[in-house]
Amino acid sequence: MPLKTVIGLMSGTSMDGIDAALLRTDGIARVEPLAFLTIPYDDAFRAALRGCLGGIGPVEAVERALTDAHADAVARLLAQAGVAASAVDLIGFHGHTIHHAPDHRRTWQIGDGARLAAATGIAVVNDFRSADVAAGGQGAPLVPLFHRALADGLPRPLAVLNIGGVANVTWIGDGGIGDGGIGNEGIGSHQVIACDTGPGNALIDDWVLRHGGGRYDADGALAAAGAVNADALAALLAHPYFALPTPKSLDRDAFDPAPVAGLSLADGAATLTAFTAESVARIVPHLPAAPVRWLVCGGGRRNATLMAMLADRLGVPVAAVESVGWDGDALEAQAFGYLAVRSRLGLPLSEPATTGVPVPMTGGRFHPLAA
Ligand SMILES: Nc1ncnc2c1ncn2[C@@H]1O[C@H](COP(=O)(O)OP(=O)(O)OP(=O)(O)O)[C@@H](O)[C@H]1O
Ligand SMILES: CC(=O)N[C@H]1[C@@H]2OC[C@@H](O2)[C@@H](O)[C@@H]1O[C@H](C)C(=O)O
Repeated sequence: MPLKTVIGLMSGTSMDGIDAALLRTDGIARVEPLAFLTIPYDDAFRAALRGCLGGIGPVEAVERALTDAHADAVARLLAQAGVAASAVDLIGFHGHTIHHAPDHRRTWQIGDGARLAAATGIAVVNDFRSADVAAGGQGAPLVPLFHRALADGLPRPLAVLNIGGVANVTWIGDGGIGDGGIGNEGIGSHQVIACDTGPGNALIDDWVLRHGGGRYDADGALAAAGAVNADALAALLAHPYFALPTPKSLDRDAFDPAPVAGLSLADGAATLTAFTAESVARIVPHLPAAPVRWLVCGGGRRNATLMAMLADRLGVPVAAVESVGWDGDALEAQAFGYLAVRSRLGLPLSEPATTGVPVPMTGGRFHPLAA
């Protein structure tokens, strides 16, 4: 399969900004990262985006602004890399999730694919999650097949943990794929299981922001200075989500942080950080075998307190994905470039064990360049 030059664009649930990655890939086994940047949102746009969450009320103006900000990210990425738009085959445009209710067959990522194609002069694939949800899947997480492509040759069972606003895990085992190997074209026969584990950074971010501690708990310093409140942690962990089998997925604001309401800034940060770590540990009994190693990507890998809690709870090596040469900030954006190529090839973006979709499912909506 020939390599394509693609751009992947992700606006994650942390609402921190746009991640943009340039890479070459065949959409199967080969992935060659070329460039990456993040464009942070300003506070006004972040507030506007937050106002869209839930999907009630008008979103058109925010969607236009979001799309134009992505076009700007593409221009800056190409300038940084010294690559012309005409040399890029395709953009994978995730957009921003404003509502995710797969059990009601509803997931909504804002972002206007046709507008982005017109603005950049590059064909676009967007709307990656709808087909999966329409077929009865969770529509998330979608990064697992990309993790599998990267993880060839690493010890298994391996867990790749993304700690963004929400946290999600990809478990990669040794066995063949139960669905007959579709979606596993030439990249080894590794079984993949995936799901969202629970909260990532979003509750911690919201807590710290609301109490004047900044936009996030930098390096986990606040949590390190606080004490975990056992009663509040137990109340948080009483949520029925943790008893559900995989696959399963979450909306950003699925958890109510009320149990920490009376705590100090540091104790609340410590308790919410323990909540994220403990909810990751609670996925292990749902897996066929405990991972021998955890590789962590997403902004949460920079939270030293969270990483220490994870190592303590999981009892096996836990390290940032940089330990195996991947870029933990770029991975999700790269994944949507990779998935855009898969979409054009008609290959699956998800499988029964990654999203619960009944059969391996392709997806994405193509926006060619206007003639
Ligand atoms: N130095 C740091 N210390 C602690 N936390 C950090 C640090 N840097 C980033 N973060 C956390 O990482 C978050 C951003 O993570 P990331 O960019 O992976 O999220 P996302 O892609 O928006 O989310 P998702 O994966 O849910 O879509 C920030 O909101 C913050 O909570
Ligand atoms: C509905 C939605 O946008 N989900 C995101 C979110 O952020 C992390 C986690 O929850 C994951 O399920 C997913 O993103 C990644 C990129 C995924 O689809 O793999």
